[in-house]
Amino acid sequence: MSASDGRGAEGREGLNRPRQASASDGRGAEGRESLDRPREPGTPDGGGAGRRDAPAAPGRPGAIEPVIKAVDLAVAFNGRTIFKDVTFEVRRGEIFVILGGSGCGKSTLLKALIGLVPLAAGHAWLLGEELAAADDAARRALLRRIGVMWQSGALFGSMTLAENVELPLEEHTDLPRPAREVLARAKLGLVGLGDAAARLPAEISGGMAKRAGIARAMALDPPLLFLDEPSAGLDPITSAGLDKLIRDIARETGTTFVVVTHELQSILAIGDRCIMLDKQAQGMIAEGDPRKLREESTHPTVRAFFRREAA
Ligand SMILES: Nc1ncnc2c1ncn2[C@@H]1O[C@H](COP(=O)(O)OP(=O)(O)OP(=O)(O)O)[C@@H](O)[C@H]1O
Repeated sequence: MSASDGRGAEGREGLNRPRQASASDGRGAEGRESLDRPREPGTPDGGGAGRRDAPAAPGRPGAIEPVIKAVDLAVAFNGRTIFKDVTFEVRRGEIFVILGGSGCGKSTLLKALIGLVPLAAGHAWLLGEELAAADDAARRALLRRIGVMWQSGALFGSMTLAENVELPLEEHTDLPRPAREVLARAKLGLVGLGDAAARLPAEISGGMAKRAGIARAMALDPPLLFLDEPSAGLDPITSAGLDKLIRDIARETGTTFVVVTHELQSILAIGDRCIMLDKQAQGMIAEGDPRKLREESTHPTVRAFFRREAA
C-alpha cells in the first residue's frame, strides 16, 4: 500500500438519498432515515463541478462503479463483535467520513477495508476488486493504488520530508533518483510544504507532519486515500487548515477520501457523506450528509453526537 450498497439494520438511521434496491441487497432500510444532499458544485464545502459522479447502480449497463462497496462487514476480536452488518458505498471523488465515539470500531473498519484486519463476515470491493479474493499479484497491485495516512503520521525521523515522500516511489517504481526527488517536491508543494522539503520531522510542527504524511500517502497518485484521524492532536486552527487542504486536494485531483474521525468540526467541514458507527449498536446507526444528520436526525445517539459542539 503506498494501502456498496446501502441497507438498513435494526436501529440504524440512514440519512441518505432514496436508495435503489441493489442486486445483492434484499433488505430494506428498516429504521433508517435517508437524507443525502448532494452539495452544490462550487460551494465552500462542495466539490468542484463535475467532480462527483452519479452513484453506481449495480448491474446497470454503463453504471459507474463505486470506489468502495462494502456489504455486511463484520469484525470480531476474540469472539467479541466490534461491528456487524456494515454496508455502504463510497462514490468517486467524494470525501467519505467514518465517524463515531471512541472505541466504536472506526479504525478497525478502515483496517478491515484494506485487509489489515480479517473480516468475520461480509465483502468489500475497493476500486472494483475484492481484496480478500485477490491473488497476491492483484492484491499488491490494488494496495499500490491506495494511500493511507495513519494517525501517528509515521514519518521516519532520520529522513527529510522529501526523503520520506520519496520512499513509496523508491519501493514501488523504477524511477531514477532525480525524478523521484522532483515528484516528492511536487507532492510537498501540493500540501504547502514546498519550502520544508529538507527539514527533518523533529523540526516541523504537528500540523506540518500531518501534511507531510498526506504528501507521502499521495506519492503514487492513488485514486483512493484513507486518512486515520488526521486532526488528532491538532489545535482547532491547524485542524481547520488541514480540513481545507483535504477539500482542496479532493477538488483539484479528484482523489476519493475516506476519513476516520470523531472531530465534529472536521466532519461538518469536509464530509460529503458519512456513516456513523456506535459501540452499543455494534454497527452503523446512521449514514448520509453530515449536515443533514445534524439538523434532521431523530436518533438520540446521532443527535447527541452532532449537537455536542455544533449547537
Ligand atoms: N487487534 C485488536 N485486538 C483486540 N481488540 C482490538 C484490536 N484492535 C482494536 N480492538 C478493539 O476494538 C474496539 C474498536 O477499536 P478501534 O480502535 O477501531 O475504535 P475507534 O472507533 O477507532 O476508537 P478511537 O476513536 O478511540 O480511536 C476497541 O474496543 C479496541 O480495544
